Amino acid sequence: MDRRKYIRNFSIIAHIDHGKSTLADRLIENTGLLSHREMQEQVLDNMDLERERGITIKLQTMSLLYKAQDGHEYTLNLIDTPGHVDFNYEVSRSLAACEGAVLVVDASQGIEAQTLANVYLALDQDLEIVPVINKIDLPSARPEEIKKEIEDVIGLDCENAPLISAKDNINIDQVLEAIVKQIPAPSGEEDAPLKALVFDSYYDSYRGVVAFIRIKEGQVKKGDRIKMMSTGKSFDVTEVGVISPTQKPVAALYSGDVGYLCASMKEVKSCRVGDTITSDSNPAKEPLPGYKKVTSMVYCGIYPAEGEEYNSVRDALEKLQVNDASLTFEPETSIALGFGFRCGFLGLLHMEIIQERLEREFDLNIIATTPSVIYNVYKTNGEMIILQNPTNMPPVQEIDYMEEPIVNASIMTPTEYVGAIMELCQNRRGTFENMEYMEATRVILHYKLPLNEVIYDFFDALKSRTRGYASLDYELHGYVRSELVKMDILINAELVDAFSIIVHEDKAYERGRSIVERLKDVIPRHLFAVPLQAAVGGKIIARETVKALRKDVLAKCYGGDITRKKKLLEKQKEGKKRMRQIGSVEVPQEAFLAVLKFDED
Ligand SMILES: Nc1nc2c(ncn2[C@@H]2O[C@H](COP(=O)(O)OP(=O)(O)OP(=O)(O)O)[C@@H](O)[C@H]2O)c(=O)[nH]1
Repeated sequence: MDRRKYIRNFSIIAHIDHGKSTLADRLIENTGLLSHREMQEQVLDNMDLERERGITIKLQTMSLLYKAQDGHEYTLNLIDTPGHVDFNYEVSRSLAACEGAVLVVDASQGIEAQTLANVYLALDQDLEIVPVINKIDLPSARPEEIKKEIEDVIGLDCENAPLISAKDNINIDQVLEAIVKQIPAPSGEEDAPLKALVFDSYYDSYRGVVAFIRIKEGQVKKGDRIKMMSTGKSFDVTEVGVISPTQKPVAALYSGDVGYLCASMKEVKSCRVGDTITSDSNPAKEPLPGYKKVTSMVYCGIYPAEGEEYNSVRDALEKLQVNDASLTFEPETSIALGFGFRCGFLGLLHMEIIQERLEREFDLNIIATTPSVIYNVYKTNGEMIILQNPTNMPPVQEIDYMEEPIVNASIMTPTEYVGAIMELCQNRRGTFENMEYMEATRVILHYKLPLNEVIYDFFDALKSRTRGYASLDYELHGYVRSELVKMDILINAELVDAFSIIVHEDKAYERGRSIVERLKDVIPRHLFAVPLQAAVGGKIIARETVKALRKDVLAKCYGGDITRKKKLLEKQKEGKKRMRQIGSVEVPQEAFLAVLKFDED
């Protein structure tokens, strides 16, 4: 008997909030792996941040046992995928570990930008897609219309698509049956040289890196010597196992299986997502397709709010990096902020997560500078610089030309907002490509947009202009030549390098004005007037002044009760914590973010 006949490897894909995690929980419950109460305690109890933000950041994989209507018991390996564009590469690797994907679509919202983006990723891997319509309990649900939309737009047959409510546990058995019936069993030789795809990994302080793998060919057991195909490094396997619902060691994993592997690896860098594990003595000729080393798209400086915490920040970054191969950092110094680190991230969400973890998990007070994308600077002497930090931009006379990253953006929206979105894209230097009708009232707009116009507040601006109805997805297209300049910000006549940004020449004046206006709102009044200036190439293009403080805060307590006075001083001290002394001026952390808000609304 071929054991693989009773294995199904699948992911759940969906637009954010359409109910992917809720459905995953129901599948786990309905196959009896965990009770509802245990679910709450165990499965969902991973990362606080994840729960608060309501998005999946790290993958969760699980083997479920399901007794199907045909009387056979199946092993269903559910490989969860992260729910944000920043982590698209990880999504694609998880999908590469599967034969099929359950596509969850919200019965009231229908197809959205990320539904399509995920479907394309799944089709790239030749996966069988099983459509499921969720949230049929909602009064606004229109399952029949949504089925038709999926048929028209994606071309999937939805006649028998399960109509479910993941929340109310309705028709979940239909999803399980569809997985068994529609998704193909894995194939791949058991006797061939080992080829195992790494689709996730994390660091465990006892066992070293735990890699989540899908065996595509061959087999692996404890004691085998394995080799990572991208680096050629070898390790001895100390443990292999399955996740059901916690990690359980097994004797061996065979082609078709999904499980985990430990081999005393010290850093996740040794075992990157997408890499192929093979046997050291009998290696495969070719690695599995699709491996790439992910590169950072966004950089920012991270500085301790108090200089003496420098070492603690470095230790914390090192600890985070052990678990997150896509986080990069190197020391840098800023005239304004002292010693810190230049950190690279996959995107803005990834950046925010790391910043929050530094503050919460490591209890550090940090200042994060204005994020920047990477520019290519071609110098007149023929040299090319990859610019991560605007401060390092060479003098204008040494620059021949510069290039900036451009993304292909798809924005899905009800037709009534097309005008507002086009205006927004126009404002952000977008180039209109085309517009596709999905149905009479909804369209997809395709734009080419500079990444530095998208990463900051574009998504917020889009949501506010469309009352939350538009959705966005983008991928890097490449680099194009662009007329860019460095804009410096001077506070009290002192250039604050941490505020420097790179902007398009045509936008410099407008951005400069808007930045000094915003800074004026967030920089507190001092005993003296504080001039705020924006300058390009030494020329001042905008100016505002924070007026001098007239009254002493304590004046109104004069002669009054002492506890009130104390309270006021306490309050001031609290406020100060997040301030940074720049020259003689105190600048709050929000100031660094204020620079990013471009939208006028
Ligand atoms: N009414 C209703 N709400 C649901 C249903 N399924 C999920 N939800 C709700 O929809 C919201 C989003 O559900 P999640 O399962 O977290 O969505 P998700 O797709 O996993 O989101 P990401 O993890 O960010 O990708 C939650 O508030 C759920 O309670 C359903 O069948 N009916």
